[in-house]
Amino acid sequence: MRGVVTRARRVVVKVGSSSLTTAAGGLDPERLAALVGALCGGGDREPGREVVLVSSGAIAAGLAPLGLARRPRDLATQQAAASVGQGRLMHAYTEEFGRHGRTVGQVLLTVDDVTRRAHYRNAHRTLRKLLDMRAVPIINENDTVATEEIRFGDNDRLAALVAALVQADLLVLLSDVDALYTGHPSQPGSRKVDEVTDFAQLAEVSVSGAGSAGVGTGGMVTKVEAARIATDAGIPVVLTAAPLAGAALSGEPVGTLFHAGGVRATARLHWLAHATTARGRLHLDAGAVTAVVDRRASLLPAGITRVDGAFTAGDPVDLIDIAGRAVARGLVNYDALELPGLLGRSTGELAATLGPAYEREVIHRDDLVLL
Ligand SMILES: Nc1ncnc2c1ncn2[C@@H]1O[C@H](COP(=O)(O)OP(=O)(O)O)[C@@H](O)[C@H]1O
Ligand SMILES: N[C@@H](CCC(=O)OP(=O)(O)O)C(=O)O
Repeated sequence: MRGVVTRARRVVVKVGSSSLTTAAGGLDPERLAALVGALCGGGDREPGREVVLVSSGAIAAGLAPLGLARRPRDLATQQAAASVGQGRLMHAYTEEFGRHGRTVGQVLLTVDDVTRRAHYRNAHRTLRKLLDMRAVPIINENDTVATEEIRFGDNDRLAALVAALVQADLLVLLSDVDALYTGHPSQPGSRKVDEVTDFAQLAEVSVSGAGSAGVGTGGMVTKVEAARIATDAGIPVVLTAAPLAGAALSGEPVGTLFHAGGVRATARLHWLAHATTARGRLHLDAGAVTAVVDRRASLLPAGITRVDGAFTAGDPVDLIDIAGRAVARGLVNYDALELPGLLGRSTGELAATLGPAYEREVIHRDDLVLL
């Protein structure tokens, strides 16, 4: 038995589209029922264990009702399918969890929701409240509003970040393959990887994109990436096939176990470092780099020498040192157009000439993460 699993009080379980759909397309009610049974039986049996489900499958579930034969390539049709399918997916979960006396709550997230401080706080509070009320939060990406730019596209990384957000003790990634293999499972000679203690171990593992079912998105690449994000945040990960969910949640040695590494930044900053794309670059002088990196101070206008990019207040931007390296990422408090007029000037001087509204940091230290 795996102690890290049996001891886990709060578990995030992610299930991929390929584990919820039939070969002909559309939701597979039997597989969905089996999963819910495992979550309510094996997964939720231990008193007090909380389960958060991150479920893909909205796009796949929307294909048949819209008369689509396969997963569309363009974003707009994917979004239309997700819009139709998400309702069906939640309906199926509501019914199935209901059979086990459990109530579910839908939570649709975008990257922005967890990087912007107010949204992050709200998402965190809602999830906390649902768990306190013994409801099962069912999370998916908010596909219908996510643009190409800010889209996760796969739910593996979303699940890792949600695990960090809710401070889970364990992340379980369920797919259509029973474990990570040293090469594609169809490749002769591929061996099962039982445990990963160090990602350097994966140097000779060959991972590739989505499976043959054609409904998944990221394949093993995004699962390994998700495992890295979660283990970096101190959360162990079990990767296995959906039919083994019950066994995995009871601590049986199935699938691949990724051991947790160190505890890093807080969940929101973790998300900022791993989930966002910088919309601009602020070039710093040497003093500002020392202040931000060594003293963990807020970034003030005086230390900025150049601004690149078309960002608005609240966007993530990278901080660049004099050698051109990105040393930190943070949420900027000003629009790109405002900043050039402030560079090199002290906050006191700015407040005196422009008014007290300008006596604010360019990036607050609570919104900064070192890269
Ligand atoms: N090294 C590997 N080990 C295991 N599976 C792999 C590997 N490389 C690629 N894969 C493929 O990744 C697929 C799972 O990814 P994906 O189809 O995106 O699933 P999901 O919808 O569950 O997220 C497997 O079915 C398998 O074909
Ligand atoms: N949000 C999308 C998830 C995309 C997807 O296919 O993810 P996955 O099956 O986890 O690789 C959906 O619900 O269809």
